Amino acid sequence: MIAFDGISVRFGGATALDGVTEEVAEGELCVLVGPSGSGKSTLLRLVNRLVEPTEGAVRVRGVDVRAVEAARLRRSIGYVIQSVGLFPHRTVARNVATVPRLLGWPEARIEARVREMLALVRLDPAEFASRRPRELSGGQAQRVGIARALAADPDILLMDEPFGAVDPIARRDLRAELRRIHAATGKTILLVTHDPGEAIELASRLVVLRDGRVVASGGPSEVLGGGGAFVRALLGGDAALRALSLVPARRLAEPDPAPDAPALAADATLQDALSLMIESRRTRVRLPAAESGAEASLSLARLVERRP
Ligand SMILES: Nc1ncnc2c1ncn2[C@@H]1O[C@H](COP(=O)(O)OP(=O)(O)OP(=O)(O)O)[C@@H](O)[C@H]1O
Repeated sequence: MIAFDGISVRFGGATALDGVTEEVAEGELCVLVGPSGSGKSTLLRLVNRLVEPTEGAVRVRGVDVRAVEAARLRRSIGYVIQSVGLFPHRTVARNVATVPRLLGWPEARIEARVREMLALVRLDPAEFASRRPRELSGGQAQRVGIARALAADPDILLMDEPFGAVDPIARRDLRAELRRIHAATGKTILLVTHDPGEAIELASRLVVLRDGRVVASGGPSEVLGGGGAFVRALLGGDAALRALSLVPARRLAEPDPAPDAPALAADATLQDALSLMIESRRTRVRLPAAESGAEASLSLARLVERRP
């Protein structure tokens, strides 16, 4: 869906990217992570031609982006940034309708789409459609930003620190929301973040940048397991703990009912299981009955022995 082929970007004498070759397959949620100034935003902005490469080529849907008029390319790609960038004097509905209007959709179709998008990001259209951006919380404004980026149904979504400006609780909700939207829509998403936990939780593919070069890329478990000292330092010394958040608790559960043990949610991860064990001072947690009806549970010993 997106290919960076031998990309270098220089701004005057400064090298922002140096020989980057990467591909993002359709439906992937690819997270770019790296220290400040490592070139994450520059790499993202090449995709919608906000930055042009000094060397190399960027292909989107198999076509060199230089062959596509910039405005047309941008209308075909959703873009969400940290500061949200909503038009302050327009209502939420008009903000969400921006690209469909530019594309000349009929009014009735735009209205229906705005309602559909607000519902997708879990904002009640009756309550929010006529509000102005200043009447929204940071998390709500981010949701509107996502609804706007998805309104014209682009197959690619670029997100540059999309949750950077919201508090940790709203951030957690928005992450869960993004995972749900990604699963429901199958969009190809390229996302920049500083937050290692966010990167590991969201990514189907991780690309780690340092000084304009890719130092590791692949599935999160692969990168966490195989990365060198820099990757470990960047993603946190607690990589083993973070890796637990990638695995559903159900996967290690055994058919050993423990009716008195504290219960986990059906979609809980191994990290949730460990957290519940610590919180409840118990070494076994219960999982709700699977479809077969059999009760299951997970012990601390098994979690430690069988962890990925
Ligand atoms: N328009 C520009 N003009 C000059 N230098 C730039 C420009 N954009 C980026 N740079 C430089 O290129 C390098 C990479 O910047 P970039 O914004 O891609 O990094 P980043 O990894 O996204 O950083 P951060 O996490 O701090 O946002 C930096 O040294 C930055 O100063």
